[in-house]
Amino acid sequence: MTAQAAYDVNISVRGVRNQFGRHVVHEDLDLDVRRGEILGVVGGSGTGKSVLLRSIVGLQKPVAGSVNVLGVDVLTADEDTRAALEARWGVMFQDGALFSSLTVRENVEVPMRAITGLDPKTRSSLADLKISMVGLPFNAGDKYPSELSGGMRKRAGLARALALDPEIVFLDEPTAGLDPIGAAAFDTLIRGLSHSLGLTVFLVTHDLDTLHATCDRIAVLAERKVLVTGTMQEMLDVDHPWVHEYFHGPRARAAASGAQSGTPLEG
Ligand SMILES: Nc1ncnc2c1ncn2[C@@H]1O[C@H](COP(=O)(O)OP(=O)(O)OP(=O)(O)O)[C@@H](O)[C@H]1O
Repeated sequence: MTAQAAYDVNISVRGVRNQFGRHVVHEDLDLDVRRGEILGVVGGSGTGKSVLLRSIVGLQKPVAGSVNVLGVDVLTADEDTRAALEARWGVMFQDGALFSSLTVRENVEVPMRAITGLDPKTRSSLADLKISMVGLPFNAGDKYPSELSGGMRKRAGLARALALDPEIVFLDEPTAGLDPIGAAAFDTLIRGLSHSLGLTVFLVTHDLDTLHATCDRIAVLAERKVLVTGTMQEMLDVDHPWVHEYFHGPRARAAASGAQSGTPLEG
């Protein structure tokens, strides 16, 4: 048995190639995400973290390779199979990607409308439950996204990603643009939800505090592929210029000492 086979794998990416015109973003990229883990995906700007996320959720079709999520081949599945699979994951894009003309509650109800066909009253109660799960105040459901702070919008985006009780959530830079206290609170929220709900989390981030506070493993994108995966401790021993600079630079040292003292988790 290989080391990989010792884990349940929820997402398996093999030999993926993504290309825009002559610009090759990924080449022969492999990645496994284990069931129940929080995997942090890092890499320099433009290394294709978002493109990888989009490839896994079927928004970007790779020119080669395969993507298997929860046992379904994403690239070849028929429409019904895809729709059923999409109900088993939630995606939170960078700015929350909320509909500005809908209230927070209505935004959270959107995935429920498309898939489950619940009656409006039940849908609205379920949406309120998700809104409280992400720590938003009880009256946030009636507000429009423009009336919320950036941190609250992120929480609303997370509530929408959780609308259908997914097994996997994909988060694209969830703490970008938040102040350090708001970012730390969001890290705590993700960690807590992942543990209590048994979620698998695919988390694209630049935030070293988030890696320390939330991630079980880290995948580094470089040279058009996943260069290395492992724990934070394992990253410290990787002999590659970008990886070394990222995990040993001044920001990394500050994040590591913050994690040790527990400060990033407060707030
Ligand atoms: N639809 C598209 N058409 C053309 N090029 C694209 C498209 N989407 C992404 N790219 C290119 O693919 C590369 C990877 O983009 P991506 O957004 O995945 O990077 P990233 O690692 O998430 O970067 P950042 O950390 O800056 O957010 C970039 O060079 C980008 O310009």
